[in-house]
Amino acid sequence: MTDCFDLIVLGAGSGGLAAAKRAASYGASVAIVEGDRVGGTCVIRGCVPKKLLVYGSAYRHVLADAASYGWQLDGFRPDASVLLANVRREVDRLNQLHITLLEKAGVELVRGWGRFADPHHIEVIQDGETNRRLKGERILIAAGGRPHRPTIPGAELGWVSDDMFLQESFPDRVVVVGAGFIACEFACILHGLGVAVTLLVRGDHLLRGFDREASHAVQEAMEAEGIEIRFTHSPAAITGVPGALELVTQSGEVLACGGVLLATGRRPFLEGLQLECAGVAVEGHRIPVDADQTTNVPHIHAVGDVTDRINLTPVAVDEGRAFADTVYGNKPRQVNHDLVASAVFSQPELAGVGLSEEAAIERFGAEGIRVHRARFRPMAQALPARGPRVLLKLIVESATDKVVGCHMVGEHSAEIIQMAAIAIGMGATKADFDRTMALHPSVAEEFVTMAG
Ligand SMILES: Cc1cc2nc3c(=O)[nH]c(=O)nc-3n(C[C@H](O)[C@H](O)[C@H](O)COP(=O)(O)OP(=O)(O)OC[C@H]3O[C@@H](n4cnc5c(N)ncnc54)[C@H](O)[C@@H]3O)c2cc1C
Ligand SMILES: NC(=O)c1ccc[n+]([C@@H]2O[C@H](COP(=O)([O-])OP(=O)(O)OC[C@H]3O[C@@H](n4cnc5c(N)ncnc54)[C@H](O)[C@@H]3O)[C@@H](O)[C@H]2O)c1
Repeated sequence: MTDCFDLIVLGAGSGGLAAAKRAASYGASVAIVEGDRVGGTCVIRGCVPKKLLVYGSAYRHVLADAASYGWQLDGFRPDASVLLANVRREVDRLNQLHITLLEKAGVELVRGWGRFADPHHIEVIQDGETNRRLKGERILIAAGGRPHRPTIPGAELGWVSDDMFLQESFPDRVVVVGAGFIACEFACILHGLGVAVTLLVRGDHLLRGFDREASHAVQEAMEAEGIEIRFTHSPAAITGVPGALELVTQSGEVLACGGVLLATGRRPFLEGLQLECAGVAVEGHRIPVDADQTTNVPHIHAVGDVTDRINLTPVAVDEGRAFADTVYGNKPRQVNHDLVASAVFSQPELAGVGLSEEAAIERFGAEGIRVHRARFRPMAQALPARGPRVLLKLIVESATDKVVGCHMVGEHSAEIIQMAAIAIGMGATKADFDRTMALHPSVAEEFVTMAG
């Protein structure tokens, strides 16, 4: 049986769902092929369940501070098993919601793993058998990425981020390997839930690519909370049995723990796509596309993590919609990959938009920029007299007075930087910030009252 569609989308994650629904809204006949659960990384094993775990673990700080605000609590302890079960229930709800939204949009959901038979045909494999053969005038690859394990003996004994959401509970001690988004977020989640955490970092700082002062502020706060961070340490092997592991470092140290999280990056998921049958070019591990999300084959497109540009959900969504607007909506547009705000949901949060101080110096020279900063203990922490100090930072290009970078470490950074991103996208100058009346008392008011 062959079914013909205007568009076949491979992958029902952030980018694929957005493209499929938008294309269908313009009248295109669309099939979306998904081998796993509808929702993809973000909804099933990424942003959403991660943020819910962050909310859950952050109660530790609120509860610890409560006494200074006059609350008498008769002790408290986390029960990760309840949190994990509740998070899974919410993920199930969202998974179903996305299936319903596809139905409402008139997109046909085809269950199974898609692979190219030739440039216009997709075979859908379920339980090892081809259960459908689809023909697409166009095909959009939105297959996302997968966690990448380092090639060390016993790596299969470690968890990757996907596994964290499947646990019934967490052990008393966990070693987290890596220094990126996932390592920092999970180190804080686990610590908040009462787990003793050692973070193993092969370099000499956390969160490469972010403003160094900001990532250092996160490091300081994590260490002050009791997370042990070991820089310039790499894993050499994992031994033992699940629940009783030993991580051996390259310098020969042995760290005994109940679990190892390998947060060592992600790679585009190209396995089984048979791209060669369609002549789709691959560059390293990714599918390169032009500004219109088109691969080297004119009717085959790709969006999201599979293209390994900026691997964030809103970027994948916008790429998917821009593709559909351009091809089916007669509204050609390209995605602006500049000035993409991002946040690390560590505790405290780090968020930023635009250039880090280091990147600004590289672009404009040290003499070409001004850096304005504020570092203080927020009012919310005055009575508890503990907790991390916030950092607010503006990077200004001296010649134009334009704010080219805005960074924050502290509670609600992501919410605050989201709004700052609008101003900076509009080309706001430091004088524009200064002209804005402060909203008092707030933390973010410091962004408009910084001297100079
Ligand atoms: C732990 C974690 C936390 C994250 N937190 C954030 C965050 O806070 N904010 C943020 O912006 N981003 C976050 N991200 C990144 C974000 O989840 C991804 O950038 C985003 O999901 C990418 O969307 P996508 O459509 O490219 O791919 P995905 O969402 O990965 O979807 C791809 C889909 O394709 C399916 N698929 C693959 N191959 C085939 C095939 N051959 N046939 C059929 N189906 C196939 C997969 O099963 C999957 O469902 C996080 C990621 C992780 C892992
Ligand atoms: N809040 C968010 O928006 C968010 C959250 C999670 C993930 N994400 C997305 O997912 C992507 C993947 O996240 P990630 O944290 O896995 O990747 P990452 O690229 O941010 O970090 C990978 C880390 O692993 C380290 N590493 C790699 N190989 C190693 C090895 N062999 N030994 C020791 N350390 C090693 C790297 O030095 C780096 O610190 C992110 O880049 C981001 O795009 C976003």
